[in-house]
Amino acid sequence: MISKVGVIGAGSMGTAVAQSISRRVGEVIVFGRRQEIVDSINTDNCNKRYFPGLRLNPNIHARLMGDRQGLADCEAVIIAVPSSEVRFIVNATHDELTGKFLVTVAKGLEYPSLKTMSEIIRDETGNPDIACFSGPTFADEVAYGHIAGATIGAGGDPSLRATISNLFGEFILDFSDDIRAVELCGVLKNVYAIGTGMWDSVYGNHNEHYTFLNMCYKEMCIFLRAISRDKGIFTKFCCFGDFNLTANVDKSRNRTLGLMVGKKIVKTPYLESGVTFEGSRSVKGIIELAENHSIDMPIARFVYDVLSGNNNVRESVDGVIRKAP
Ligand SMILES: NC(=O)c1ccc[n+]([C@@H]2O[C@H](COP(=O)([O-])OP(=O)(O)OC[C@H]3O[C@@H](n4cnc5c(N)ncnc54)[C@H](O)[C@@H]3O)[C@@H](O)[C@H]2O)c1
Ligand SMILES: O=P(O)(O)OC[C@H](O)CO
Repeated sequence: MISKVGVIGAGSMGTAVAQSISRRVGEVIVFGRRQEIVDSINTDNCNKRYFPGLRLNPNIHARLMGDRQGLADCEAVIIAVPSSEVRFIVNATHDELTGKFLVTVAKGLEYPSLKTMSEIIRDETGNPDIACFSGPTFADEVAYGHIAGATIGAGGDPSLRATISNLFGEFILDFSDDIRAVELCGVLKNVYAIGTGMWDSVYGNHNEHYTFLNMCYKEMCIFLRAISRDKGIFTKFCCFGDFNLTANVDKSRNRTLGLMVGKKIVKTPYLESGVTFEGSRSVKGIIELAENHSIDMPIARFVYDVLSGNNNVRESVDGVIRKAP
């Protein structure tokens, strides 16, 4: 039984995961980079920046990222920062992370390496015990204890799977030993959430929405069929569940980005907005990854072209439905 768990990232998902697992372990230490967040968690049992109305469990404490001893004392560490930060952080905390159970909840693809988060973590730490957690899990709903399903991607080691399952025992879990495929589901669903937002910014009827949604899911499944060893991945939480949650619900940052770009409310500098739009960072990599497998992804290319400012949604949206698989 793990008694002390570290969570790197004091943002929405880091705080939500900390709240969930704190009911199952002795202590959770959240590592953040803002003193005011660390203070608010330690003084008021509350992350005032992300969940001002949520009372955090008393066994959740916070430390600044530089507290190496604090991290070294943790038996398992969950990495809950934006994918663009994962390599930097894991490289900087290499000594403290080596030899521990590590779980990534980040949904992104490194460019130009095309590596997933678990692959980056393995690069930097050499740890064999790495798992990913991915599914229809809006952080605010997780934080408030609502039911959520998720897929644990982990290699075949039964003790790793048992340890991670216990940590995330508040969730309804399914499992895959193809960790890369699980992670790529999280990358793909963000891209199609942006695309569905773009589509819905032009077409507002139900038939139009679900016609496009089906085309997105078909393109996603063609890709997964080519790369996934897990032939059951299509019905797992990381795939069907998270694809639908993110593409259909306006709470999704990725879907909202697509809507805003489609309605010309934002232009490219949105990346500097500080909001974690994971799909916009990974779309180019997923297209290249597909090309490496001789797979064409017209909808992903549509998303990339519009985000790159090459054309606008109204001009290209009809064309994409004729090219979609
Ligand atoms: N928010 C959700 O609903 C949700 C659900 C599942 C998975 N995720 C994934 O979790 C990851 C984190 O996203 P989020 O939603 O929590 O983002 P967020 O923007 O809410 O929080 C990110 C946090 O990481 C911190 N951070 C960034 N760089 C850092 C660094 N170098 N050192 C320490 N802290 C750093 C930021 O200060 C911020 O507090 C993403 O890959 C996202 O896709 C998010
Ligand atoms: O807000 P989004 O679009 O990053 O989605 C958050 C989670 O990935 C949903 O599972």
